[in-house]
Amino acid sequence: MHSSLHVPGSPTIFSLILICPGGPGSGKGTQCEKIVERYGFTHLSSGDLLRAEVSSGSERGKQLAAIMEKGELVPLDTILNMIKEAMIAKASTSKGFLIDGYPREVRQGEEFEKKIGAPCLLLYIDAKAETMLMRLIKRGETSGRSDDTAQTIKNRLELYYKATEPVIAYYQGRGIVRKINAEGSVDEVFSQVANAIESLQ
Ligand SMILES: Nc1ncnc2c1ncn2[C@@H]1O[C@H](COP(=O)(O)OP(=O)(O)O)[C@@H](O)[C@H]1O
Ligand SMILES: [Mg+2]
Repeated sequence: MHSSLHVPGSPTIFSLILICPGGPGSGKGTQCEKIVERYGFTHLSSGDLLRAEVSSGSERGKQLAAIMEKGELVPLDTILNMIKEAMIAKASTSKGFLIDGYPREVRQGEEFEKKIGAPCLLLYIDAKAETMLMRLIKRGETSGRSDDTAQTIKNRLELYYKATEPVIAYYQGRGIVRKINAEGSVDEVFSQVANAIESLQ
């Protein structure tokens, strides 16, 4: 199934938007890297886009950093516009987009569909809370990320259960959610991901 969409007012066609929801530390980013390697999709991570803005030293970056350090959500329009601009910039050469870390709440999903288009697949990377906590603490030892601290991890996990899990239910009804058990090894998880993507063909 190949959903190509024209976004009103944008000069290009977006095709095959896959969305990769999952909690902080579920392994979304790791799986996205393997998906890009095998299928060549354009990976857009909301967190990476935001961290790039923060490291640019811009005024907006400073405001975003303060929000991210608390593990709270940055303003919807900010992150949505960043994703849309990144998609437009890559649309002419992209085989399809793999959006990682967005939507993080239902209204983000609604706005994405109004302004960009409807996803064709949601890879729900599902890990237990204790697994995510363990992975985040481990990552925090080397990531140097200001939001991998104990308190912020707690905030992010709480926010995930409150705001992001309802996103899965929002799309469930359309039959496009594939739940991936993310408890196993990276390769065990990826084989489920590959099956889900290849079920699109
Ligand atoms: N879709 C989004 N909406 C609002 N804030 C976001 C979004 N995506 C990322 N952020 C902000 O950036 C931080 C890091 O995001 P990310 O790198 O995706 O974390 P992880 O990969 O650990 O889930 C989030 O804790 C949040 O503060
Ligand atoms: Mg990530």
